Amino acid sequence: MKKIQVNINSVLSTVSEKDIHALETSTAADALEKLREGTGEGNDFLGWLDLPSRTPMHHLDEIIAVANDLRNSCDYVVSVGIGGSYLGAKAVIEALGNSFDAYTPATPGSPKVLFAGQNIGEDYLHELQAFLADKRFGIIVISKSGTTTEPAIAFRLLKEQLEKQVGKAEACKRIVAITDAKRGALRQLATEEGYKTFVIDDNVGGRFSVLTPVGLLPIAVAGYDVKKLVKGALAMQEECMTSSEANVCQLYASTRNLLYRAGKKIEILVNYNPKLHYFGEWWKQLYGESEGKDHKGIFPAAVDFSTDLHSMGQWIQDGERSIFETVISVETPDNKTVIPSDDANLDGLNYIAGKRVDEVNKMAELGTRIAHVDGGVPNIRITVPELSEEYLGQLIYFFELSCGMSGYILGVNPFNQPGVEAYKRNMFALLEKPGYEEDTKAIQAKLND
Ligand SMILES: O=P(O)(O)OC[C@H]1O[C@](O)(CO)[C@@H](O)[C@@H]1O
Repeated sequence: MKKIQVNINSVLSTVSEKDIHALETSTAADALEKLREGTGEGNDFLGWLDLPSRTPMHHLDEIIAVANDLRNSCDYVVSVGIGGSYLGAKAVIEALGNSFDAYTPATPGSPKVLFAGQNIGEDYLHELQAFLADKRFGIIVISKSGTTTEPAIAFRLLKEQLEKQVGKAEACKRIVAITDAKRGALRQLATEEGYKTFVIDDNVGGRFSVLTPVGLLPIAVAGYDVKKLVKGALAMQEECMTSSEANVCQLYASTRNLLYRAGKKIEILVNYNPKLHYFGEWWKQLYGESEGKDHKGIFPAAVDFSTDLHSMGQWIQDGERSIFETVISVETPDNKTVIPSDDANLDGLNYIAGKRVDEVNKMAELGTRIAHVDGGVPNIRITVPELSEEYLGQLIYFFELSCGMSGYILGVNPFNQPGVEAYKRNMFALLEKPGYEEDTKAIQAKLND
């Protein structure tokens, strides 16, 4: 297996190689040490750090067996969850799947994975329920806390629907819950109803949970090889646990922090393969929740190129110079398509006839890099040999470890997310949830001002 590569040549007009290496060997090395030794802030949430090496094969076999049961009994499996209980599985399934999977019918033994509980859109839920009305479906309900409102609403609706469609006993066989070992409403419900369950360990935060059953079960249900995914992550864990200037996590974490100190406050994760759109969404949560606190932190944004070059390209080229890009470049696509020659050549494209579409894509990437760097946008490049389970596993672990290091370099606790509670408190107050009476009074007074 090759390894993903990190290239920082195109940031060196903004930050020097000397400064990057100085940070790598000082604060970044300390950050890695703190993670390894568990001596940093948030050290009760480091369960993800050695997850690839401590996940036993029999655990993966159990996940695969449960996935196979769902594959055999369902044509559609709805994965219910939000944030870290949604994005990892969605990112991997989208990256590995055929772009037109959604438009082909499910076949027996090969169900489609749908998602719910990641929004409170009434139309979304209504349309999902209407779609499932005549389908053989099952549910994976995922919530670490077991109390999150969005998935709880979706699950209540889907559970009722499934029980009506197939009866309570069969519904029970088609529902799997992934939650805390003891706490939360979902744990209690799963115990009372007798659902098959998997546990999310206390020391693995939601956004770091893709390599637990949270991500692995839906990914296995979609038909992908979770052993290879974990194997890829393990390769990255083994490579990056030791501090060195060649450590790609140390390099990435140091470079992005120096760019931030140089006034580059926004990092745009760029892909040139639309299958990576949701990988960008996963990455945004990982870095946004980990670093955006104490009134600091790089703002994580993501774009799909070349699509967004025709919408955001102008801003990136010419707007405020507060951004840098991190490009995920996939070396080899899965498929080969050659641009045909055309006698009339009315579209003027014969100059690229005979080339693969990917050659044009790569020139778009190179041309964009040169233009953006010339325009004052530094560019970190992460090269991935191909979109496969192993390389996605590497990429996931690479970004997780880099994130932990980067948070410590920034000087925040990368493993909490206190800011997310503010909207919840207001929503509960507005909905007059029992226990929020004082908040309800306060918010209503604010609204009447
Ligand atoms: O898995 P849970 O507990 O439902 O949480 C879902 C998401 O909500 C958050 O807690 C934020 O509210 C995220 O950190 C988490 O990934």
